[in-house]
Amino acid sequence: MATFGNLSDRLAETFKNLRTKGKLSPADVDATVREIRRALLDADVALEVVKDFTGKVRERALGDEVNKALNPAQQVVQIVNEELVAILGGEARRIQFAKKPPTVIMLAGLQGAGKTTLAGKLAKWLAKDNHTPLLVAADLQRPNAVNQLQVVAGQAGVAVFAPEPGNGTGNPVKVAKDSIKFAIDKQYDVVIVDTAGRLGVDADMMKQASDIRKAVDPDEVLFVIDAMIGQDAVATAKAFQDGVDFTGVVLTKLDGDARGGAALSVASVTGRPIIFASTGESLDDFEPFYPDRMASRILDLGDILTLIEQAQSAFDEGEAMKMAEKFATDTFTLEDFLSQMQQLRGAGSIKKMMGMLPGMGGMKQQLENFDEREIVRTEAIIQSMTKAERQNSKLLNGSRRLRIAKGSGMTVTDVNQLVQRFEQAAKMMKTVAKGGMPNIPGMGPVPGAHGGRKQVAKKKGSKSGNPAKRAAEDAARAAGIKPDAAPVTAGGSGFGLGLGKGKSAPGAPSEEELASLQKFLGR
Ligand SMILES: Nc1nc2c(ncn2[C@@H]2O[C@H](COP(=O)(O)OP(=O)(O)OP(=O)(O)O)[C@@H](O)[C@H]2O)c(=O)[nH]1
Repeated sequence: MATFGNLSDRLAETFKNLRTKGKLSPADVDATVREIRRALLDADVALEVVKDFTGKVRERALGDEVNKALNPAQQVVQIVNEELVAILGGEARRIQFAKKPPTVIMLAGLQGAGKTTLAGKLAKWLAKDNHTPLLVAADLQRPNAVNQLQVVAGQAGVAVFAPEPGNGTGNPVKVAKDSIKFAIDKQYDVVIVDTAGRLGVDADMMKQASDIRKAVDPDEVLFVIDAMIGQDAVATAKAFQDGVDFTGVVLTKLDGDARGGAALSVASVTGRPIIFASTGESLDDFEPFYPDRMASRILDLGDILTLIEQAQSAFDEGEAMKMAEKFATDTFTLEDFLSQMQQLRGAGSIKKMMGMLPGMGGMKQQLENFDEREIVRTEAIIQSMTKAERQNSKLLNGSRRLRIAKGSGMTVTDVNQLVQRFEQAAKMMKTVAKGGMPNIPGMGPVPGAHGGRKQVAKKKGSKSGNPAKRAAEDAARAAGIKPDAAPVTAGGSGFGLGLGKGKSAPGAPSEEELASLQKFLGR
């Protein structure tokens, strides 16, 4: 279960009880606030943050904005969402680049927080944005730290500045200082300085980090903290703020089973914004942090905008238009479908992307069971077809399907299911293509590096008052998923979205509808 999973479940339970009431009495509000307070404390959120948060929610929930609301329960959820966005830093904040390159970014944090990995992730992300980053190995504490950074730099495809053995190897301040000169000479426009972490906060580690900071005068100092750290988060953050000070926070291991309190406490306690989130070991498990989207995920409102950004980053505009043309003219083939799926997989784990759909909180178990190997099995079936069959699925008669099944080690039923799903999705996407790209709120110029959520214009027929939920509902509806889809049984293989045999999930989009969304995202 990913970070915030438990908090998200507790808040969902609280809101479900709340929705059974019409008007809310002060006693109802107090009971709700007490449940929210307990859920936050159990999630390791710092007491001072919990007090501040629940105080604000209670004050607003007892006010007219709820008393006079048509749907008091929904208004309370809206208040919790807004206050959650506020303690997560409010507006999204991006890297402040230097007017005159190079921009210097220094990483600080405890050992094992994920700084070295983060350095690679950040460099790769910047390189995708046409920057030329240089990683600097100023973590000379651990014998293999320099080598680890060199490996990460290789994976990220970026340059690294590391001391030659014997050349200032013992002096991280000198290495850091020399790296700036080197970057200017070689015209690297961003320098990312990885510093030593050590277990627990200690004076000489702080001093070293502070000396490096003085030597390189960085544009950003990013405090890297592991979301699994729990209650120690606040003390550690405060110690680093006093010892080195920092301009922004990076949360790592958000994919873990952390209760999430660190994330919810650090920004609020230090007054420093969370700028990035690391959500796994791979260099692509990295994303800019958006307080409003994180709040939506915690409240299980989904995060369609990140989902679309990730899908868009996997597909170029021209490719998407070409596909739309194929859908509209009935020339979309199994060949196209295979290449779309392979690109969609390039956008990152399908399981992770599906987890960003609204209302998937109730499908945690199914998502856990979701087997990405289904995609491989689907690929095997299509690749066992002849070119002619892939170009024209009408050729697929019984004997051909039998041959394909044997050739791919699957059953004829699997082949039949795949062809049926492909035809369903092509038909659905043809409808969408003929109707033009669905107007998904915020889909326009999807918020770029500056981040932030576009206010969603109220769409005809969308239900909820919450902009996040509205965007999610409209996007889901546009992709053929009814947000409150009836309980369904997700079947076996076939469209590569088998959620495991015979699994059902109340209120979850059906497998066909998820398949449609996968196809929609693949456009
Ligand atoms: N699951 C998960 N693992 C992560 C994440 N970020 C880093 N890790 C892992 O955490 C471990 C520590 O990462 P490092 O980058 O070496 O941490 P560090 O802060 O550089 O540690 P020192 O170099 O000792 O200071 C490695 O095994 C990483 O693969 C993440 O977001 N999720």
